[in-house]
Amino acid sequence: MEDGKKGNQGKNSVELTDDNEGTDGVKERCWDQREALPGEPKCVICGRYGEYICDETDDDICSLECKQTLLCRVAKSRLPVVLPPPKRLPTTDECFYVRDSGDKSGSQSLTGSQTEMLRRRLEICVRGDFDLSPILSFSSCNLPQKLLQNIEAAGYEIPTPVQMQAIPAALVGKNLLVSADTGSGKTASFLVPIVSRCTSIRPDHSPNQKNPLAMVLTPTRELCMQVEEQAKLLGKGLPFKTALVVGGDAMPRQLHRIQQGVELIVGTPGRLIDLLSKHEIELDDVFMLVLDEVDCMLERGFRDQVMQIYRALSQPQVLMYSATISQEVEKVASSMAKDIIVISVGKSNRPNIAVKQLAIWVESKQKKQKLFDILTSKQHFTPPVVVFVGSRLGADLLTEAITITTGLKALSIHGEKSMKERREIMSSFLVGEVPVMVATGVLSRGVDLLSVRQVIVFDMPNSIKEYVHQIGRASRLGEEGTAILFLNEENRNLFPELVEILKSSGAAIPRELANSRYRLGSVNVGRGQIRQKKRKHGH
Ligand SMILES: Nc1ncnc2c1ncn2[C@@H]1O[C@H](COP(=O)(O)OP(=O)(O)OP(=O)(O)O)[C@@H](O)[C@H]1O
Repeated sequence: MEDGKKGNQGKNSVELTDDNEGTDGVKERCWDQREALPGEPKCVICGRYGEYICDETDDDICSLECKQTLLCRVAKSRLPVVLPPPKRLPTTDECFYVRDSGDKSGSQSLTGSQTEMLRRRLEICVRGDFDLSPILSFSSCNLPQKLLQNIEAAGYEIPTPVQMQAIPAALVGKNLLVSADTGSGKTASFLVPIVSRCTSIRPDHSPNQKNPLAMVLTPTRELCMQVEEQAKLLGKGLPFKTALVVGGDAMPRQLHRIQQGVELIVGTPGRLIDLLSKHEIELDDVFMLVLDEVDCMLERGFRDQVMQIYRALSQPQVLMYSATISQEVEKVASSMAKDIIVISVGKSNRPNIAVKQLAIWVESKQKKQKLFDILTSKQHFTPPVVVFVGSRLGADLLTEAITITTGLKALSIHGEKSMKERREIMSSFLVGEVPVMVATGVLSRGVDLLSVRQVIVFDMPNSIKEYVHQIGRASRLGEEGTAILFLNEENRNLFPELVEILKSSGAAIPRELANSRYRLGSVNVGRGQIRQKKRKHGH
């Protein structure tokens, strides 16, 4: 029991335990807690009244919900200490005895309770008929030696949490639906099993065996290029060839490569359908299919094309990934593939906690000036920066205005530009020649902009999940980044969800948003209901 003598006068001295024992009357949810009055302690997570002290960290906390969030953050920040790099992995580490089991999957034999503890610490949740433990090192799952060398050359010392659980599951052929933060290493968690399984099925790359064995579908060309590049790195020196199949590039060249014989195709659905309908491509041998950014791939617009491609395959193993997966997506995914295993790491649909969000209320007419102020401020501008906008024309116009007004080099990237242009723009941005890139949604998803630590959401996208992906570009693998979001009444449809997201991330809520009559989802409800909700939340 916390004695409450921590200078937090008037604080309720209740110990917040996980099992809720002895916590009668303790606020369960953040929403149940009132705002802090001047001089009162504030919850370190949401800023409400910090009525309690977390027994494990001594921080001020408002509810069990925020305590949980706090402990998850602490666990994440301790991760490297808990799991030392595999080369130095001792037989006994802080809490796990690890040895090779020698079974077919190569999975290390953690006991049930060790597995449970590890999953809890890493916030890994697994649903479905599956009992393989997370792997603690890449070398523990029977990967080809050359692949292990390539993983090491890529600088991957230990698997990230999503890789720990998804790699062994994919290696034994399970159908997976995986959600994990943006920038958490999901790509390698499907590419490593693909390279491993393809090279074991086809140990020599013979010109007689031409048909692809695996296929990765993604929503954008940029993401396809990046995935293919990573696949090449991991498959280097192995009998593993890849082909990129995306619109905007000459078809004959892509076709020629496929006809040479490849193991993996990475593509966008549209171009693949083109090839399929012209009977230019034979997909009978594809036994692994990845839908990256699956929520986007199963939305209207892509869903029919994806299904058409899926039907052309012979019941492959299906691996589906995103940082944002809804129940609806899970339903569709489960109807597509049998006995699906659902793996989630951390909280799905939440922004990466490494990205600090700063929401600023700016009226539409003032947005440009506000952007110029940021870009010319030594304190606030941390190039290279991606500025997300809502339209192609908007991207071009804003780019021009930035260059004229601030003198900074800026380029725009969107779907109307040719593949060649998009490639050149990306490379001049990535090598640091251009400090500002103005982008539409083509860069929202999956693209790994390694050096980017700042994202400015100039036009709020249509959904919170798109926002989660956009600001995810500011952080890779837990590196700190910032996201500045311009907000005004035009975005009112998103206010209720946005308030939740900002609060749960510990970000400040602009006064205008906090006071907005739309923040409680009041667009279609009567005034009586608004008053009732407000009373319930203690305002
Ligand atoms: N085990 C690892 N060790 C070190 N770096 C890694 C490891 N796995 C992946 N990375 C690197 O982490 C970065 C982020 O990985 P990746 O692009 O796969 O994230 P993601 O989860 O797919 O993100 P998003 O949801 O935005 O697509 C990449 O630069 C990748 O090379």
